[in-house]
Formats: sequence, structure tokens, C-alpha cells
Amino acid sequence: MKPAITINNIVKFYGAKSNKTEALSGISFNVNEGELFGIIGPDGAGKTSLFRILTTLLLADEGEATVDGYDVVKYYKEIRKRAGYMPGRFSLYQDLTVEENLEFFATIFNTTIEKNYHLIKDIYIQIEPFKKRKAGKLSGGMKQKLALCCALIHKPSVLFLDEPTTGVDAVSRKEFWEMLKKLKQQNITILVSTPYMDEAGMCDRVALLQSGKILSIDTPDGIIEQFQKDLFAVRSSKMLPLLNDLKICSEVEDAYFFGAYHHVVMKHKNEEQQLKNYLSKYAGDGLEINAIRPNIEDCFMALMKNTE
Ligand SMILES: Nc1ncnc2c1ncn2[C@@H]1O[C@H](COP(=O)(O)OP(=O)(O)OP(=O)(O)O)[C@@H](O)[C@H]1O
Repeated sequence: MKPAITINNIVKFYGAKSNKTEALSGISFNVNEGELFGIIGPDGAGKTSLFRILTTLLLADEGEATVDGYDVVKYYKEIRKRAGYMPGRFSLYQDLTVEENLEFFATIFNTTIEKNYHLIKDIYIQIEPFKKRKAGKLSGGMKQKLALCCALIHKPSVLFLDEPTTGVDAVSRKEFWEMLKKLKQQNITILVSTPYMDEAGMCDRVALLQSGKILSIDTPDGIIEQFQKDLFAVRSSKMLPLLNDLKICSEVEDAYFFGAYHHVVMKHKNEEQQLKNYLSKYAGDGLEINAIRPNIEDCFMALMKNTE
């Protein structure tokens, strides 16, 4: 399969020599044509820096990258025609209406809303009733839909979406991913970043990014399969002392809060009985110990622990 994006050993620093931040430490990976590829990482992982380099808004200090076959430095003008970019913040003109924002983005790309309406139709009809409303007065979910329409209006072949679902409610987040799946069917390559691990499952492949380094790249199932340890969800009515006890248990590799439970990673296989014995003092406090399958967040936690 032909890569739509190639990233080869990209390094990015900020600040003067004495106070340097290494935002990206030699990142390399490819995104295939028509792929929905997710970059999952917490705040400060380097997601925005990478997006700005790929969309030709920032120069890397080392390495090369191409988008749609074009080098991001030499052929930046070509890339600007071919890439759609939805930055995390400030992509809309708050004082322009919905309609005016869309018209503005169509005009700067020398096209019209009519010409590419088919691309945005499914998304735009959801905000059309509010087309006379100023963007600044829209809800988070509506802003997100409008920003996506604006990024699509010039018919890009590659779409860069930087944290499009941050600060958006759970229903709108789900709807947004459904929209991305539909766009993928139109053979648009999508690189999307998110701090929400639960969104990883919606991507064809994901890269887990932490402190400018890639911890793993694989399909969501592939990442989960790499997790080879026994994992338990544990709870009782005394969650804090329970966590403290788990953290000092010699058989436990890691223990952390996870919703209503603690997730407990064991050092060795088949030690459920040892865990039960160790936690027996919580038997009268509604102790529950369930063996579970890891999710992406567990994998991320384990990978981060390995790089500490
Ligand atoms: N202009 C800048 N000057 C100095 N440091 C910067 C600058 N931009 C980013 N950084 C630092 O580089 C690192 C990566 O930031 P980046 O914004 O790329 O990450 P991110 O994953 O997008 O996180 P966030 O969602 O918080 O923006 C962080 O440590 C950040 O503080």
C-alpha cells in the first residue's frame, strides 16, 4: 500500500540551548493511503508539534516528512492544497456566522461550497439550521462539526485533525468518530490525535506517544495483544487503603485507579490465589477480584512504566 504520510526521524526542540525542550525525539512512521490513523498521547506528548510540521506550519530540527508524496519543506505549497487541517483550538472565526466561516475557507482555497458540497453534506446538514449563528455562539459539538466542514471544503486528500474531540461531550465524540469512518470510505487519509484512550479502538492503527517518543504502533488489537501480563479489576468499600496495600505487594507490578475499580498488573502469571490471600483482610469490605482483558489505557500505562 502507498503511504500518504511518511515521517522519518523527526526531531523538534523549543527554546534556547540552556533551556531546551525536546518536543519530538526522532519520530518515524508511515500512514497508508485511506487509513484512519490515531496518535494517542497525553498533554505535552508532542502531538501538536508533529501536526504543525506535517501541515508545513513549523520546521523540524532534524528528519524528513512527506505528505501525499511531497516533502513538507520543499513542496509546502503543494501540501497546503492537499491537506485539510483542523487545529485543536482557534480554527474558526468566532465573529463570522456558520455560513460565512465555510465560505471564507472555500474562498481562500479558490473553490466554492457548491463544488465540494457532497463531501461535507452529511455533516453540514446537522448544523445548517444554525447557519446564521455566529461560530462563537455554537455549542462545542457544533463548533467541531463546522471546523471539520471548513477543513474539508477544499477536498483534501489528507486530513489532519488535532484533538478534535477534546472538550466535547460523549455523544458528540461518538458521532464525530462515525463521521470520520464515513470520510474514510471516500478514501481520505486521516491522521487524528486524541488524549482519550477509549478512542483508539475507532482507528485502523494507532501510535502511542509520550514525551516526544513513540511507545508503540499497531492496530488497537495488536497493541492489546502485546500486553502479556495477568490483569485484575479489584475493588472494595475501602478503595484508598486497598490501593496502598496493592502498591506495596511484592507480587504486584502496578496498581492504579480505573473508574470504580483498581487495575492490578501482576508480575507473574497464575497468581490470582496469592492476590486473594494477600487481600483477604478486605473480605468483609465487599472485596471483588475479577480477571480482565486489558484495554488500550492499560497497555499505555504498562509501556510508560517500562520507559520510566
Ligand atoms: N512554542 C513553544 N515553546 C516552548 N515549548 C513548547 C512550544 N510548543 C510546545 N512546547 C512544548 O513542547 C512539548 C510538546 O508540546 P505539544 O503542544 O506538541 O504537545 P501536545 O501533545 O499537542 O500537547 P497539548 O495538547 O498540551 O498541546 C511540551 O512540553 C510543550 O510544553
